[in-house]
Amino acid sequence: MKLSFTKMHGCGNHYIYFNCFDQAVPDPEALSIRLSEPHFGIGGDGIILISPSDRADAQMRIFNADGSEGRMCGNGIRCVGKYLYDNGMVNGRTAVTVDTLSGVKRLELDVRDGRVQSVRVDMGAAILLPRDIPADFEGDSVVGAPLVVDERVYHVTCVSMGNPHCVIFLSEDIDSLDLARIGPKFEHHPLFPARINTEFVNIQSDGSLKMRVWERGSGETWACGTGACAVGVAACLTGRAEKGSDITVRLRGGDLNIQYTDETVFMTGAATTIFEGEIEI
Ligand SMILES: N[C@H](CCC[C@H](N)C(=O)O)C(=O)O
Repeated sequence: MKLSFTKMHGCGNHYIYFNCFDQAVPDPEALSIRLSEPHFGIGGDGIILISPSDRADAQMRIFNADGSEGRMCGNGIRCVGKYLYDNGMVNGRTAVTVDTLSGVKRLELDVRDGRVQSVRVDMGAAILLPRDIPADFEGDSVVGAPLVVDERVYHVTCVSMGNPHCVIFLSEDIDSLDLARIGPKFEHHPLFPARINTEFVNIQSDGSLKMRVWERGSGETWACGTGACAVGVAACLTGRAEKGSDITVRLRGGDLNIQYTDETVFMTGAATTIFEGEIEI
């Protein structure tokens, strides 16, 4: 059977998108494993299904490169918003909603020359997680509990954006980290029974947050939207950034703007269509 797909990325976090308004995708877990592989497949961090919803303009389901389903995807949802508008599926509206396993998210689409260039997403409230990580409270800022990996103690601040994140602020240059070696040790750490996405952060001299990410189910990706939100929240919780301020998170594939307020977290960034195609499965 033939399936049509669209390859898109948000800050280099690239997925293979399937419009399921007019086609059915069987066994998405297996398909994600097969198509994410760059030598025998298309290459990507996973696949994303865009389907009808009875409570939003569309439903988004995201599958990581290992076939596991994610509960939310920040870079992915911006691309879903772009796909819906650019393909005439929201009647030219620039305020759209997308249903996810972490609830319905509201998007504001920035359109230029008839195409979405960037998207602002109300990502919903951040939750300090998980309860079974004892956080040591120093004054009014939370310093995450010590977590030992390879006999080294890391101080982590764990935040949920619907999916779980472990944020680590480091003084050493994160570009020198061997993520392929330490990433899986955080992902599969016994403290995180559902596994976890891990962000390694340097505070830059201009106050921006430079990050690398080892994603649950996909390994190192060039960006993680929910991860950038978690980093912005953790920076505020640990006194490294001002709540309510515009926080710039610099990822390998581009920058995201994060605003952490009392009610919610806003994420703003680009969304890009790379190419369209058909595949025989
Ligand atoms: N690996 C994540 C899902 C993808 C999130 C990321 N690509 C983003 O942009 O938020 C998880 O299993 O929780």
